[in-house]
Amino acid sequence: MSEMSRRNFLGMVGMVGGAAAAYQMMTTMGLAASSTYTKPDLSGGGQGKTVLILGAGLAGMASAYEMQKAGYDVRVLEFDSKAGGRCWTLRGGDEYTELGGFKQTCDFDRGLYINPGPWRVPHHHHAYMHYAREFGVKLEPFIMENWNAYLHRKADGDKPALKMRLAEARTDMHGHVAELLTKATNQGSLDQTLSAEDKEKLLEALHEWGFLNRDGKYVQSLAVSAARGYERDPGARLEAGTPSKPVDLHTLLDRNLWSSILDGMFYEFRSTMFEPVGGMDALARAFESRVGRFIEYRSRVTEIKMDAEQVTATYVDASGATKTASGDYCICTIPLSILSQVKMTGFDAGLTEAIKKVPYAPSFKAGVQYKRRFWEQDDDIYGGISYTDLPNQLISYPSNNYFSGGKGVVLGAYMFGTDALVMSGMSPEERMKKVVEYNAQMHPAAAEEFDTGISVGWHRVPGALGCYGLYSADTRERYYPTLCARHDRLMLAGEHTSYWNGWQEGALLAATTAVDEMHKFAQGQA
Ligand SMILES: Cc1cc2nc3c(=O)[nH]c(=O)nc-3n(C[C@H](O)[C@H](O)[C@H](O)COP(=O)(O)OP(=O)(O)OC[C@H]3O[C@@H](n4cnc5c(N)ncnc54)[C@H](O)[C@@H]3O)c2cc1C
Repeated sequence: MSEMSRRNFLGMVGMVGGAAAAYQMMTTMGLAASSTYTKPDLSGGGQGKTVLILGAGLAGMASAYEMQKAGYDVRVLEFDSKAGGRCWTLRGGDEYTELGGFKQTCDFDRGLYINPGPWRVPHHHHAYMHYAREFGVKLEPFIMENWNAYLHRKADGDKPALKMRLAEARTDMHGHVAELLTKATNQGSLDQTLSAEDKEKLLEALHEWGFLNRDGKYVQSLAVSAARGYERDPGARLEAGTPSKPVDLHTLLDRNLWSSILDGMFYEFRSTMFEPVGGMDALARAFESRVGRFIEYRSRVTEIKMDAEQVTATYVDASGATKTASGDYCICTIPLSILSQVKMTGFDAGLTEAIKKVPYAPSFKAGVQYKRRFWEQDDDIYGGISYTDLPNQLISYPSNNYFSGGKGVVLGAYMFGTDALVMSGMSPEERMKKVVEYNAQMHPAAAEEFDTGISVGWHRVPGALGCYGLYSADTRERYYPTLCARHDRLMLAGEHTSYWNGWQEGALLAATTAVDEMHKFAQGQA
């Protein structure tokens, strides 16, 4: 088909079937970007065959959902008393006991919640979007970038604490870099690199991009304030606004201020991002309502054994009794952090070695209920994320219920690495005291408005023992292919067998591709 006739053809499809049909046709023809998600093809069915699924997180439930639809006889063993795994929401009345015995009760007001695990979904996560659409899970925008949120740096030696709006740091960084590049271009430093015409165009672009004055300088002015914000906003009559004072380049570099304006530029955080209305566990609940009847809760797998005929899992059930369950095939979605402690019998030594080689990232999250939404009322921040170099790293504000008079819950800390480990080592009360103390350094009102909170240190979550599989280039090369391969009657699936580690999309893609492959194997055996 020539380029012209392809376009005409798509135009016709669009007119007849609407945008969705045109998009479908474009992806079929390879003209539009699409995720690697494709619906699993289980044609031929799985009647008369049994599948044992280990773990009822998103990967386990998506596997169960697809395979039972195709006629397989499905059985799911799940350690926890709930399904969803890391896809989890805490609401008022929920209880959570972590490894080590600390028990917390969530005391949030009705309607308020925190997502201790996943909390945002990129629009290009097509497997997630597919299931959300299929199950009618309502999504709302998650405000990832709010240029009016804060950028905070703690006092450091003789350097005072610093707090500015993200828009101020972004505009100042643009301005200073544009001024320097303009100078270098005018001094002829780029003569070997750029044609005279491109030099002119670059100067023009820098002038606009960096809000420079006619002399190529980035200076305090009303024009600059139109981007970074004003000292005093414009008003009526003679009030033109008072220009704000840019932060100098030395401070931007010295205090690492530029680093906090990058997040939204990454593909994984690109607008528009979404979250399910009412809590992240909505997709887990939707899966559970479809496959819950196959799940045996509070069943902790301790051994997986494979022979020529089947795969058998030994597990300890809710009563403490040791039992076994078998399937012709097995999809194991237990995180590697836990699977490394499960006895594997009848498998290649390469697989058991690979399972032990992937560490899991430590991470800590705290949900804090404040008595009033002071970030909106005092600071004009509606959703989005403020960043700090304090250990709590950020505050994320709710993307919904703006202007509601009552209380509100923020994500008061989201920490990784050593900070997360140190924080998780404290008692829940001590942690919350620290988190509120950190929050108050950015929002002084936090100290007196604190109401209640709950925290989760992920390496202490019994069913996960970590946030997500942390691959290095070396482990990705040496062990990842083994983890992704089919081992006769068993396949591993979960975020750890995807390149979308730490995302629900990874779990769903891993499950749908594992199901596809296992089905092909089963068909070959029929
Ligand atoms: C702090 C944090 C932030 C995140 N942020 C995001 C985000 O913003 N967006 C996003 O899309 N994703 C995010 N993720 C990632 C997302 O939560 C995971 O990638 C996804 O939920 C993993 O699904 P899974 O099915 O692979 O594993 P899991 O959900 O861990 O499921 C595994 C299941 O196995 C069970 N199990 C464990 N041991 C046993 C045993 N011995 N026997 C039987 N069952 C067992 C567990 O109880 C669990 O139900 C985040 C995760 C964390 C922790």
